[in-house]
Amino acid sequence: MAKIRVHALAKELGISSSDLLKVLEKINIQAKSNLSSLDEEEVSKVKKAIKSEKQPTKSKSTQGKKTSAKDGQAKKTIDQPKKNKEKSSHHQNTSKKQRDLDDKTSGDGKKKESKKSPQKPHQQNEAKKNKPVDNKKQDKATSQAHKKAGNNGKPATGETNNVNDQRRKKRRPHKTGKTAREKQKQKEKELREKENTEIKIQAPISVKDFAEEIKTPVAQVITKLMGLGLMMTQNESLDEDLVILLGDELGKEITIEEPEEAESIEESYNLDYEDNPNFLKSRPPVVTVMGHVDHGKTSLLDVIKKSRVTEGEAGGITQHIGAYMVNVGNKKVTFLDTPGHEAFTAMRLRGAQSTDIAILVVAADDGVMPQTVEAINHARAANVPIIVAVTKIDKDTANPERVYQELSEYELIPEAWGGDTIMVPVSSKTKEGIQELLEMILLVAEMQELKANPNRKAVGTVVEAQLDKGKGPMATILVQKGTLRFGDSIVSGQAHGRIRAMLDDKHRNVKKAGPSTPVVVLGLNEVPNAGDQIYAVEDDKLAREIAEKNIAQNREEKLSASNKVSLDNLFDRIKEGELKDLNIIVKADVKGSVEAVCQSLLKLSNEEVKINIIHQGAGGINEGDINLASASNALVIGFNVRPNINALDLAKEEEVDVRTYRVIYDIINDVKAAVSGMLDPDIVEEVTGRAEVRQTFKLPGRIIVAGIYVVKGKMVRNGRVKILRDDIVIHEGDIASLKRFKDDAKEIATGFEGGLGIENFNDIKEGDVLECYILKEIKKEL
Ligand SMILES: Nc1nc2c(ncn2[C@@H]2O[C@H](COP(=O)(O)OP(=O)(O)OP(=O)(O)O)[C@@H](O)[C@H]2O)c(=O)[nH]1
Repeated sequence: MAKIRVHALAKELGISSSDLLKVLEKINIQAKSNLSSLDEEEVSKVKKAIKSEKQPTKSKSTQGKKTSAKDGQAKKTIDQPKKNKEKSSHHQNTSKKQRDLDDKTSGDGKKKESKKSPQKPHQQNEAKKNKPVDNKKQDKATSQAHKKAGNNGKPATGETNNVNDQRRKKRRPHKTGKTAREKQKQKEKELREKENTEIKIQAPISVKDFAEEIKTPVAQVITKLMGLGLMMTQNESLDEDLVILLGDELGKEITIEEPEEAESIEESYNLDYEDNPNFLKSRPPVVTVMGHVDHGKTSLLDVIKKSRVTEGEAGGITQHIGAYMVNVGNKKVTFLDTPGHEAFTAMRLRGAQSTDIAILVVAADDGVMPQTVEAINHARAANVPIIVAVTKIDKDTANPERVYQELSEYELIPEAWGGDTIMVPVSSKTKEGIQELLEMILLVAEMQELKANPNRKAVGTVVEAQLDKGKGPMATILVQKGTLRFGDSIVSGQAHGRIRAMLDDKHRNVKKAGPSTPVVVLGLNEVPNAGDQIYAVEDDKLAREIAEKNIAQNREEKLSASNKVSLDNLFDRIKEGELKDLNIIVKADVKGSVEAVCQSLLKLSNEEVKINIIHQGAGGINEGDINLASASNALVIGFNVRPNINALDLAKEEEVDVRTYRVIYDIINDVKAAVSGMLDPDIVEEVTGRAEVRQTFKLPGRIIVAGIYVVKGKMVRNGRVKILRDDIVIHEGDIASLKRFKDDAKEIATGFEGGLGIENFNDIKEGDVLECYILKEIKKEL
């Protein structure tokens, strides 16, 4: 169970937060406020304490006891149908999904299942709505069930009990019955009142909207916030905790409403669904090699790749497609070729998600380094088992023991040391340990019992994608479920098409590819995004329809993120007007690099400079890119690509800055520098001096000028002043005029007198102190 806040638990227990806090104090659980969190153990202690507090009162009255027993029974009768309802609604969801697909693929008997428990849609909604069942709803349901039991001629078994309860109730002495009824009525009344006062709010919410929701003047809310030490305007936003806190302060019962999650396009088309376990078959493991720069990932992958060639397989030459399969004995292992650069972190994370086993490469002569730790975290976040390959053991400086020692700090302990992490010392140079590593992979895979249903429409991940001059968009796909076949209609994000050629990792034509197999497909109308899912669907029409929906959704998201102005976001947009935007167009050789460059660049955005990638794509820099850059005052960054001649000419003409790189670090460094140049420098006030106001003069136009005497430092014409009255700053403003006698002065030094006027301020008084200062800029480092 996750932690629960005091106020939420109080609500659950039907007591006030302050009462709960008292209970907590009594049982020595520290909780500062109703926003404090309690863990599972603490919650059960609280419940126990409350229960034991209630117990004696109940036992005093046998009548009370009876009522509660009855209530318990009534609850049971309600719980039963509810459970059934929920179960069948869930069942229906699954069966609907499966029915749709299984109708199209091999029959698996799901139709029968769905017929077994026909449910009306509203019942399904009902079950959804009632989850999780809270006391209030349960009470409501109880009274509904009572009604039902009374009117219905054929009640269900549970309901029969309910009827009996009612009969028993009727037989009881009149007085007791009345009290119980009255109690019930009172309860219902309280419930109704509670429902009326309870306000549902989705956080974050602006102060103004919050005030509207709770029907309280916004000024009152702002005052309350001030009371809490928070100076907020009506357009500023309140987070969940503040909403609850304000609710408590203002005596409003507020529940935080979770925003409803819209169904994704994948969900609405049922593109991916759980397979019936009976149809699952073993599949090869998918392995990713991770680790620090230069620790030997590429060499290890190469030596493994070559090992299969020397095994005498047909095809021979290994082409880079981003993934490949290796035979280990009579079994197969799929390797994802992950780039080792830090900037590819995003891709690696995705890689780990389509991965079953992570090989953590640690060089025996270098030990655990920052990216080693990062890789460990990624593998753990993706819940992927780690096998450590201690590389470069052929080197004189190799010290595997040190690596084991360092890894144990990250809870990776070798089996030899009593841990459970498989660690294999290897050398890509001498090939020592490589075979053992492959066998270990199979061993771990075996324990994982990796399975997939090969007899369904394929679902896979785009591992790499690029535009080939002659062949058009090419995508390397790792099939995860089902079998991808030549001629299949496919869709991935905005790209769709029909497979007109399918190649394996040795660039041989293949007709089909089952789970865990990497293949290159041709036939998509555009280059899909690396890391996106790809689906085989019924026909071209459906593939196009889904892609169009994705395009529309993307457009909508972009619009709502950038252009749409409403009263709600007006303030934000005005504020954004103060932001400096750095618009960038990113072009790179392959989609994976495009994504990596974009991710790194976006990370450079900060409060003052916003980086907008206004366009990105795989391929050379063309005239279209330059035109777009010119129109939107953008910089063009090319990674491993160059502009064509026309684009180069146009860029010169339009004065568009086009920069091309071969190393990602250089891009980041250059942009970082550009960004720091654009940063608003830190502004500090430098006090130049102080003066006393000895006299005031009225000038024509009701302007008041102060006759001053400089007591310290100097007053400077281009400075600003703080007007201090009894050491309190009553105003701050620019100096409008500074004079020595009748002449304008640049500055007036200590011990001299002069006249000083302040911009838009005439309330200057004798005895005021003027502190003069200038604003100084300090360049900020990123
Ligand atoms: N002696 C020895 N050198 C190795 C071994 N493995 C890799 N190297 C060398 O270490 C250097 C880096 O190896 P790579 O395979 O490029 O390392 P990487 O982790 O892929 O590097 P990045 O792609 O830059 O992250 C190269 O000079 C390799 O020749 C090994 O087992 N023994």
